[in-house]
Amino acid sequence: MAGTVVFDLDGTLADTSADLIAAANACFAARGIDVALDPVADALTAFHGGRAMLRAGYGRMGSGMLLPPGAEDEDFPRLLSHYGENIAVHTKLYPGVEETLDRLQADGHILAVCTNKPGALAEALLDALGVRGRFASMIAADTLPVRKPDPRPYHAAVERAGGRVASSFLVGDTETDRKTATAAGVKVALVSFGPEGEGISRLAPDALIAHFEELPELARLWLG
Ligand SMILES: O=C(O)COP(=O)(O)O
Ligand SMILES: [Mg+2]
Repeated sequence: MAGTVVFDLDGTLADTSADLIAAANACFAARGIDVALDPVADALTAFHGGRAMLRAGYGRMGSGMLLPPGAEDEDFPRLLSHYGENIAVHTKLYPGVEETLDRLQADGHILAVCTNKPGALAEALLDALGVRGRFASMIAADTLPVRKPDPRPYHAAVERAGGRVASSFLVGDTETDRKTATAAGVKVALVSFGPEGEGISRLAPDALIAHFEELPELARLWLG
C-alpha cells in the first residue's frame, strides 16, 4: 500500500543557503551595516528563515551602531523581494533528489511539500528547479493562517495531495520539522547532509538519512 511522502523545502530538497544569505546581506548593505553572513558558516541560520538571518546580522553589529526601531519589519520585505529576484542563482537540489522522487512515484507514493517559505517564493523556486510538477500539493507559510510546527499545514499537504495522514511521513531538516511531525502524529526522517551533519540526531528523529537514495527503502518500511 502506497502512502504520502511530505518534504520540507529549504535545507531538505534544496540547498538554498547561499541565495538566502545573499538576500540578507543585501539588506545589511542597504542600511550601511558593515556585517555579512557567510554562506557556509551561517547556513544553519539561513535554514531557519529570513528573520533569523536578519537577527543574526544585527547581533553582530559593532556596539557604536544603532538600529532604528522597526528595522527588522522594514528589512524583511526587502529581503524577500531581493530573494525573489535572485531565487535560484546558487540554489541546487541536493544530490539524488530527482532520482529519488522518480523512484518514490514509481513505487506508487504521492509526493507533497510543506514549507515555511512564503507560497509565491516556494512556487517560484520549485519551478526554477524543475520539480514543481512532482508534488501533488504544496502548503507554504501563508497558505493557512498557521504554519509549521502547527500540524495543520502538514495535514493539509497530505489531504490536498489525496493522501491519508495515517499513511504518511515527513522529511525535514530542522527542529520545526521534528515538532511538526510530533504534533501531526507521524514519523519524521531528518537529513544529516545539512549544516548540523549527524548532530541533528539530537532531535531524535525516527530516521536519519545521509542521502536521498535511502528514502525509497524507508518509505517501503514505513508506508508499505
Ligand atoms: O523559509 C523558512 O522559514 C524555512 O523553509 P522550510 O520550511 O522549507 O525549511
Ligand atoms: Mg527546512
